[in-house]
Amino acid sequence: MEMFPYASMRDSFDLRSYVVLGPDDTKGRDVADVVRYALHGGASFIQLRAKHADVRDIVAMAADIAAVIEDEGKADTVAFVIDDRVDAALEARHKGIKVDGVHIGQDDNDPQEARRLLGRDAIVGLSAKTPDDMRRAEALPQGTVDYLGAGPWHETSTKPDCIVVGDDGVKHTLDAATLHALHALTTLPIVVGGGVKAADIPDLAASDADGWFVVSAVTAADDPEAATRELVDAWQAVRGDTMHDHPAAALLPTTLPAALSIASTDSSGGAGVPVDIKTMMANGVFAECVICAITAQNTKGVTHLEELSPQAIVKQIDAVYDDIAPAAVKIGMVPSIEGINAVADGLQANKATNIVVDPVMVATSGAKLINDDAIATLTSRLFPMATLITPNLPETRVLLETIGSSIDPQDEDGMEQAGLAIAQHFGCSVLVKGGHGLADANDVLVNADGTTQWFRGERINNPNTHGTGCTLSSAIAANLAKGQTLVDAIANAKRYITGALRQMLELGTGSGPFDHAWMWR
Ligand SMILES: Nc1ncnc2c1ncn2[C@@H]1O[C@H](COP(=O)(O)OP(=O)(O)O)[C@@H](O)[C@H]1O
Ligand SMILES: Cc1ncc(COP(=O)(O)O)c(N)n1
Ligand SMILES: [Mg+2]
Repeated sequence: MEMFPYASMRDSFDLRSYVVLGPDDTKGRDVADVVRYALHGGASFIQLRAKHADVRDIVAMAADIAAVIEDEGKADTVAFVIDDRVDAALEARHKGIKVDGVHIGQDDNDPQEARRLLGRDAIVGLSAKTPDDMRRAEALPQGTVDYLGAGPWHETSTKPDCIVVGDDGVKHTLDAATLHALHALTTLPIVVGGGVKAADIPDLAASDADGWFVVSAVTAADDPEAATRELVDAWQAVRGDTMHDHPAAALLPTTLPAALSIASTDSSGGAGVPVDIKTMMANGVFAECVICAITAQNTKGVTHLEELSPQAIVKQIDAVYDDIAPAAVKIGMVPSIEGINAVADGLQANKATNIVVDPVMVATSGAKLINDDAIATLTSRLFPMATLITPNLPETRVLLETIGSSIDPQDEDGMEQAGLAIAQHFGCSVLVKGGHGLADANDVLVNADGTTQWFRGERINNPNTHGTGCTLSSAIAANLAKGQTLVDAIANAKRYITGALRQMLELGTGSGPFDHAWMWR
């Protein structure tokens, strides 16, 4: 996914002199040529409206129009949107064509979907002609829509469907009194058009409109430049030089749930804290981290390990909870008794909830990641506070050994029995992961009350699985932070990791990492 290389115009668009046009309107003249004349005349906003063109032609026309706006030195002041076709706007933006957004009608795309597809930087304008339309627009999440288009001021042949239907069901055109009532229902700027001619501008400029839009008044004129200038001048004569003063929807504050990774670093970025952060970000939360140890590591192995002091761990946890308190926590590699005690103390003191413990013991590369004597502390201090623990098959065997169980988790029945023994012993839910099995990648959730649920995964023939456990547990924590149930959190985490493994990323000479940003490519 390339970054759209232009500044957003959401907080700077100028609705006053809004020209709508497409190949059906320009009497055979080139659309981009007519745009140039309109710009010379003072148009402040351009919309390409090509109801009968396919995406390829719309994108080609958009490229020509954007080039004209740029050529006229107006790329920073004149916004350019495409009517209706979010797909064409997206394709154009991906190709680096400066299309600033879309204008959608009541029967076109869902405005929230358009916003989601186009992102926070694009302009989304919406036609809203009736009181009900206004109320629906106002009920959308803040920041979904940037402006409203209302009309028609007169009946018009270029937009024959554009007749206001009032709440009484009666069709009529828009007048200043009706517009005043509509205006009272919204905080968004309103551009008004439909059959607007130069003679209408004094009335429009005296109304609650924040600007006019026209199609044929400019596109059908013999001299589009002069026609535009006449409209611009008539508006300016009443309104002067002031633009609409509505607050910019683009600059509304947003928020995100936070999730915390308490683990150790992997210098190669494929496991531990770095990959937890990538995973949490990809799963839609704000990632925070508490570092317990630093490893010098790559896909071949671990060459150095240095722990942080218990005090440094507690101080990091306190700092996190003192400010951006996470809604869920993932605990990964904590190598020593002192470190584990510090994590438990810090989380207890801060009343942490939604804790996912990945009982990391041995890396995919074979390196030992926890001291033998620390396993008892891990199970006695961290498991009881966990919502979920996520042992892989070797870790499940170690845990069974510590509780004196002889269950063998070699098949599905054994995995269920193992999960139950561990869940009942430690009083937490257990996800026994099947990544180390050979035939499939099925994991089973066993709760302390004995309920079980399988999460069946397609086994991908990918040798690069460095960091799978870290990824799965972080994705589960992220999903819990978003408010998902444990079952949904696991199911969605499984989808995420399966998609990431399926990309077949090839890095490093050992068992390498996989693609954590797969759904953005
Ligand atoms: N080759 C694979 N194809 C699909 N899913 C896999 C594969 N290997 C592991 N997984 C999944 O990745 C997650 C982590 O499991 P696992 O590899 O067993 O843990 P760990 O990394 O702790 O050893 C599980 O959901 C598991 O089913
Ligand atoms: C710092 C750190 N934490 C965890 C793991 C386990 O990851 P995996 O077993 O998936 O290789 C690791 N290798 N390094
Ligand atoms: Mg693991």
